[in-house]
Amino acid sequence: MSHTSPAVELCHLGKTYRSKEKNRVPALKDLCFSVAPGEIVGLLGPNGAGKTTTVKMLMGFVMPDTGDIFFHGKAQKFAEPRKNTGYLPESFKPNPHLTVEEYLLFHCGLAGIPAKRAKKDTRTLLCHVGMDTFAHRKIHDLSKGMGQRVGLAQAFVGDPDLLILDEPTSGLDPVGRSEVIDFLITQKQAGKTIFFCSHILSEVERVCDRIGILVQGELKLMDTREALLEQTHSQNLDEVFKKEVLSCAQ
Ligand SMILES: Nc1ncnc2c1ncn2[C@@H]1O[C@H](COP(=O)(O)OP(=O)(O)OP(=O)(O)O)[C@@H](O)[C@H]1O
Repeated sequence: MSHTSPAVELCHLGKTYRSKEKNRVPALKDLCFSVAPGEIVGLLGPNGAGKTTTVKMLMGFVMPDTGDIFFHGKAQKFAEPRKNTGYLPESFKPNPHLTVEEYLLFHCGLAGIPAKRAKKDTRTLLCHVGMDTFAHRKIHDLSKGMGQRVGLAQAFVGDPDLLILDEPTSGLDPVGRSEVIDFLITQKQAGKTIFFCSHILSEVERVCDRIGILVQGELKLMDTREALLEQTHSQNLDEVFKKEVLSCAQ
């Protein structure tokens, strides 16, 4: 019998930060879920729910207190480079003095892409994120939304199989958000595995195979949209989300 390991698996992850005043700040409690190869999974949660902490642990930037992370069945050590993985951080701040093209070429260089192919890949990626006409604009002259598009292009440099994106549509106007979601759909069709966090229910709903709801560091639900509606006797995702957040507030 053939068995395919999940692309990503989080097993019993827990994290409590220490504030500057040495207070304990619980961020994640016994977080377990997996993402299958070729699947898009979205994590929804209110502010402070632990979404970015989850992403940073996946990338090896924050060490969990408990639990393990596996990529394709292989345990990932903390701070070990994540191979074949594209990442968009929550606060994306590229070098402001480079042009858009220079910035992406720099990332192509880091990914070991030869110069000629790097030029071509950069142009293609900029077209995908609607930034091809801004290739020669300095990063510090971009709007927030334009910068976010460059961040997204950067995450796809080297054509990674796995994408970990922290709020990929943050700062984008509605048309821009829709374009980014369309782009993620084409990437899924090309076989990519995508895990992302968001506050925007409609986009998670549109693109994700499964949706997780994280509240106060606990994964309350994770399933297909239809199964979430059925389990919670809800009409739409907004209702599911509100019920889960409110039940934790009581
Ligand atoms: N470096 C840190 N030191 C102390 N506490 C932290 C640190 N990073 C995050 N936290 C706390 O951990 C909890 C989870 O934060 P996290 O940034 O993961 O949430 P989030 O769901 O991404 O929030 P948002 O939607 O506002 O970006 C919060 O209570 C936050 O204040």
